[in-house]
Amino acid sequence: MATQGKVITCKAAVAWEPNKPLSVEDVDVAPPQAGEVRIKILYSALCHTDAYTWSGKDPEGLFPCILGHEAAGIVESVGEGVTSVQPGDHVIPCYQAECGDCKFCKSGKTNLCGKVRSATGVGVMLSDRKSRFSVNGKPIYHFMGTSTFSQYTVVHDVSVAKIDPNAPLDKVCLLGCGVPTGLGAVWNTAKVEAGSIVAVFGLGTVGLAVAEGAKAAGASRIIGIDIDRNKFERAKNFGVTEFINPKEHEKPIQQVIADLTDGGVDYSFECIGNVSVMRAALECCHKGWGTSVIVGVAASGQEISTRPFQLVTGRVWKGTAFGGFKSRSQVPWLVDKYMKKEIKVDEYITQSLNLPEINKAFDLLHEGGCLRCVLALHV
Ligand SMILES: NC(=O)c1ccc[n+]([C@@H]2O[C@H](COP(=O)([O-])OP(=O)(O)OC[C@H]3O[C@@H](n4cnc5c(N)ncnc54)[C@H](O)[C@@H]3O)[C@@H](O)[C@H]2O)c1
Ligand SMILES: N[C@@H](CCC(=O)N[C@@H](CSCO)C(=O)NCC(=O)O)C(=O)O
Ligand SMILES: [Zn+2]
Ligand SMILES: [Zn+2]
Repeated sequence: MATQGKVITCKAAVAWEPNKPLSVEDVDVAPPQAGEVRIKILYSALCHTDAYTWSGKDPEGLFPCILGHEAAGIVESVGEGVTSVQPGDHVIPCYQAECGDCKFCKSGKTNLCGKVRSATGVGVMLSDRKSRFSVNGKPIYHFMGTSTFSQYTVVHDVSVAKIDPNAPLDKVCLLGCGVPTGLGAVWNTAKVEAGSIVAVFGLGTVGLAVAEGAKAAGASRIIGIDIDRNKFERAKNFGVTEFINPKEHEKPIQQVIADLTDGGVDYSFECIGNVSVMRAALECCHKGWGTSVIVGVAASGQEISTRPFQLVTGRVWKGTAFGGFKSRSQVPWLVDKYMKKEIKVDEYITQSLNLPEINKAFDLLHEGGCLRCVLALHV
């Protein structure tokens, strides 16, 4: 490789300050060190968590940084000791690592991995606690261990899933975050059984993937709740059977849902990041067994509350990160499922733009019609 061992200067979208338009400019990307992988990112979608961190409300948000965590690319070079991938491999960077060796990975109880989290939470690489990105010598922080709004990025080897080289990267980039999160919330975290009644709060990409997962699990009713009525028509294609707009009801939404379901749903999913809705999602669950899963990311300083009596009487409150999927082992499996047409991906892509249009892409994200906008990094 002509570039191996050398600094690569390429285009990346730098977030210099919260909420200030991203600046697409030349960034120097250092070669991967031991245990690291440099990836040529071909496509990256935008997720609401990128917008959340950019807004300045994420306590882990450090600036300047390069955002982006839902992407696909090709390995350009690897650092010393890396054996899991090699140059030319098609990969999806994973913000949730999987080392297989830490206390978390060995527990068999969680998909969270502790190996590199202390570094990825503060925008650096583990080995030397430094960034591999710089502009005119000034370090730029990494984000979520992925930083995919760059033509080249450096990630830890435990954060790279090798995938089928035949998979279209402009589509399977979505399997880096939103779609697996929704599917996995249903299959891994809640373990929804056939015949269950399910409520999904928020019909964006994550909520629609929850609906898709619930349909596949054989749910008998899938109730979609959104304040935007226009979301319903599209949601039917993902499995939503009934729609409720809280704005059209006087009563608290949890009461409306309990009345419609003979006392409450078996499973509910909050896919918005709103702590009041999280409470409603718990309280619309059936006494004795109803389980509510928090998927949405709420801003720093926000807290959830409910009467403890809700839990005393058998409701269960849970949360999920990346849908409970173990990233390196299961992302390739999700890609294979997509290739066999067993899960949707294309249907979540509503727009495609190029890297220089990234600010427009963020604007689109806040418009009702947009699910995922995929950016082409090299044009
Ligand atoms: N836990 C994880 O691992 C994980 C992974 C990906 C995304 N997320 C988070 O999941 C959330 C959803 O992501 P998304 O990309 O689907 O977002 P999105 O903005 O596309 O979807 C949110 C939906 O909620 C609706 N909504 C807003 N306020 C509402 C309210 N009060 N009541 C009912 N509906 C309301 C909106 O109309 C929209 O349709 C975000 O907070 C994101 O950060 C979490
Ligand atoms: N830094 C944020 C954390 C936000 C958060 O909860 N992130 C989710 C993924 S969102 C993807 O779109 C997650 O996986 N969390 C587990 C982890 O970060 O290890 C904050 O502090 O608010
Ligand atoms: Zn995301
Ligand atoms: Zn681990």
